[in-house]
Amino acid sequence: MAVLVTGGAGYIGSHMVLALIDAGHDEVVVIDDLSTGFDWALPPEVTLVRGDVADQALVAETIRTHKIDALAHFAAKIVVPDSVSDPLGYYLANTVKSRALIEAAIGAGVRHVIFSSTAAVYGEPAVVPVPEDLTPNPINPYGRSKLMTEWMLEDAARAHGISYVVLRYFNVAGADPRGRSGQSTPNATHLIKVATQAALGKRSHLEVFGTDYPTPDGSCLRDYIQVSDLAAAHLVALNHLRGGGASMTLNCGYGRGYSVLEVIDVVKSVSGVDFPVKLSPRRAGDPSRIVAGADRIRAELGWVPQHDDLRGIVTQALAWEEALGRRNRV
Ligand SMILES: NC(=O)c1ccc[n+]([C@@H]2O[C@H](COP(=O)([O-])OP(=O)(O)OC[C@H]3O[C@@H](n4cnc5c(N)ncnc54)[C@H](O)[C@@H]3O)[C@@H](O)[C@H]2O)c1
Ligand SMILES: O=c1ccn([C@@H]2O[C@H](COP(=O)(O)OP(=O)(O)O[C@H]3O[C@H](CO)[C@@H](O)[C@H](O)[C@H]3O)[C@@H](O)[C@H]2O)c(=O)[nH]1
Repeated sequence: MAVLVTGGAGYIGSHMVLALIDAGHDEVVVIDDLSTGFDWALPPEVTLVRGDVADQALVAETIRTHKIDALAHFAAKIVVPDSVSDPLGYYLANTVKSRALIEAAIGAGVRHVIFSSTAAVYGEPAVVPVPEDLTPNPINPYGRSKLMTEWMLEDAARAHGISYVVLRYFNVAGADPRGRSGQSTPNATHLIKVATQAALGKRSHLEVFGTDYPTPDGSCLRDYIQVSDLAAAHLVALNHLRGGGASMTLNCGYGRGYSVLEVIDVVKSVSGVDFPVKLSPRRAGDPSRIVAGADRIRAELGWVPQHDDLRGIVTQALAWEEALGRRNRV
């Protein structure tokens, strides 16, 4: 039995690949078009199929050749403000291409799917921390593009007798504690990545997008989950499905929110650098606060996070950013 990881050369997917290898899974296959991923992020024992997840012939051949029973689908476009300016590009990448992938995967014999969904499906939730059974109400095209894929997967699973776990990630941050991977996209827009780049002088300053939100300090609240903890959640989800477990949808977060200004303080404190911060207007598509109701995944899958500590997450992110600079990569 082998696992196919789409988007495995990207930030979170590469940590999933490492988690699989560390756990002794001997056949891991990645399909990635390297649009935002890096082949060097993959360990040498992993097979990389360079291509598009919507290439149904390629997907089917890969699944049959490697006798794949489980699919972990990470490949996507992921930047909320970009989805506001290019909605059709996001519906193509995240919805239309996922439809093609799911069809080809089921046709070629895949039995289990783990799907990378997002807290963005909740939009601006009335309840915080947000439970999984709150009716989704995304406020940006990114969240909508992902929610439609959740629905397609649910319907297709019911019709074709396969099982799935949808994981709704909150804000993913940090890096592999052993320094093997991290967030490597040079022009990434994620807060902790941008802040570490500002601390290391790779950016002149950091902008805070909005200080007039209805939150304690006026900046947005997010629940930051460490990337290896998230990868570990996928491993327990995979074991659950292979063991005959039921399909389910689970939040992945720690259940605690930090404001943008709090995160900046932590990055300044950990790095020892008082980098310039500019207060700017709100960014398109941002909900004011989003924090995970985090109990269900622990109860259902027995997931126990190991890195629930913002200072530790920032320390890892800084170390990875420094290492990227030393390697002259990005
Ligand atoms: N980063 C976060 O905070 C976050 C939060 C919630 C959900 N997610 C979800 O997690 C998943 C992974 O995100 P990430 O942060 O690792 O992003 P990423 O951009 O680092 O990784 C995406 C990977 O998918 C590949 N890819 C994209 N389109 C492809 C296609 N059509 N065919 C083949 N490969 C393709 C890219 O080359 C890249 O390697 C995404 O589905 C995203 O929506 C991320
Ligand atoms: O330079 C920056 C970057 C971000 N922010 C703010 O920081 C918060 C977090 O932003 P960001 O790190 O870009 O993440 P989100 O927009 O919350 O989205 C992330 O988290 C979502 C889940 O909550 C995922 O679905 C997305 O893929 C992922 O990009 C937001 O309030 C931003 O406005 C700034 O103020 N300045």
